[in-house]
Parts: sequence; C-alpha cells; structure tokens
Amino acid sequence: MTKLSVNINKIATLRNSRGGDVPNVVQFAKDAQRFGAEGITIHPRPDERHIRYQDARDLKPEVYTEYNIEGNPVESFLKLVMEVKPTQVTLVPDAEDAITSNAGWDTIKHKDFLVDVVKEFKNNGIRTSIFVDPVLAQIEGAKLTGADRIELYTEAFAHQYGLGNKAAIQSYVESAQLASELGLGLNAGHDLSLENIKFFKDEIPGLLEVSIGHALITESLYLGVENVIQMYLNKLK
Ligand SMILES: CC(=O)[C@@H](O)[C@H](O)COP(=O)(O)O
Ligand SMILES: NCC(=O)COP(=O)(O)O
Repeated sequence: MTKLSVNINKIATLRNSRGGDVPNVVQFAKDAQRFGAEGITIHPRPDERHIRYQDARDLKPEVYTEYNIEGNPVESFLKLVMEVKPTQVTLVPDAEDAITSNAGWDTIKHKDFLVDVVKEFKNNGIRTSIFVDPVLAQIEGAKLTGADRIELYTEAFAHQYGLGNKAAIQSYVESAQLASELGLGLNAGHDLSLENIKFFKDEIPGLLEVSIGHALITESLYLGVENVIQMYLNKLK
C-alpha cells in the first residue's frame, strides 16, 4: 500500500499571484483529505514564493493525515519544523534560487551536517526522510545519517518514461532493494503523474509514500475545466 501525499505548493502559488486568500490553502488541504489524500506535503522555500511559513503553522491543526514538510534545513526552516512538529520532515538540498528541486543530497559530503539535523528532528519525535538520487552510494550514506526514510528523486525517471524509456526505472528498483536491505523506509517524488505513477508503483518494491503536486494540480485543472465552463454557460443563459 503506497500512500498519496498531495503537495499543495501550487495552490499557494495561485493564491499569491493575486494577493488575498483565494484559493485558501488550508481549505484546500481539508478538502484534499476529504477526497482521500493520505497526506499533505508542503515545501516552504526561504523566499516564501508559494507556501509561507505561516501556512505551515495554519495547516497544523487541520492536517489529520500525514503532515510532511520538505525543505533545506537552514536555520529558519529548522525552527519552523521544530515549532510545527509535522509527522515527517523531508530534507532537500535546494539552492535558494532553484525554480524547483533539482538534485538529491550528497549524503557522503554532508554526512556530519545531516547526522546533526536528523538527530535533532528525531529527538523531537519527527520522522526524517532524506531526498536522494537513485545512486547506491548515496543511499548507503543516507543510512549513516540515522534517517528513517529516503525519498527517491524521480525527475529523471519521469523524464525518461515520457520519452518511452522504461529501462530508466532500473536504478530506482536497485535503490529500493538497497533501502529495504538497510532498513530504510522508501518514499518517492517529483514529476510523478497520472501517466507514470502506475508503472513506477508496480516496479518499485516497498514504496511507502509518494508526494505529488505539480502534475496533480495540472491534471485537476484539465479534468475539471469542461465541467466549470458548462456551469458558467448555464448561469449565462
Ligand atoms: C522535493 C520535491 O521534489 C518537491 O518538493 C518539489 O521540489 C516541489 O517544490 P516546488 O513546488 O517549489 O517545485
Ligand atoms: N516531494 C515531491 C513533491 O512533493 C511533489 O513534487 P512535484 O509533484 O510537484 O514535482
């Protein structure tokens, strides 16, 4: 059984584009859970260009499924996560100006830093996950940080799958097998979609959770737009 955690960054992006509070991210999270989402993921960035730190606090009492906060553990992020105490924190090594996440951790180079951060989160009862590329040495490194889980960075898989290259799954299968041998839980995310999720899930053993945002919101627009246009036309008769 693989849990679906809905990443609501894009809802905040839409809200911020107009000022005001439409769409309301807390209401969206409540509705997403009502519709079956098994978790809510947010990825606050230091510039707060989509999810804001205050959103993370406002969501806390309303997220009764798994609450997953992702981000680079800079000082302000550490403080926020300690205050909000989500179910899980996913550590992602984003550069400040990155448009979106574009790489997993170098868990070997940053081992000492990650060990300290993971220990602090675990001491506060927060499950920890490390965002990594499907590279065996990096997964061994993630194990040495003391993290509970890894999140496999699936951008490369999604891109190759879209080009018809299903063999791109191989490094993810091997990564999943190693994670299982090492006793690491397995999450995955980035650019997963209705097009590629079934294949990914079927091929990857022990997949505990996927977090999906960009495609899920885009697909929701396309799958909903016909209905909404008809509703407007009915009101304009
Ligand atoms: C870690 C990951 O792959 C996602 O959290 C992704 O980075 C979403 O962030 P943006 O919504 O800022 O693209
Ligand atoms: N951890 C990945 C995530 O939360 C969503 O990434 P994406 O679906 O927006 O690419």
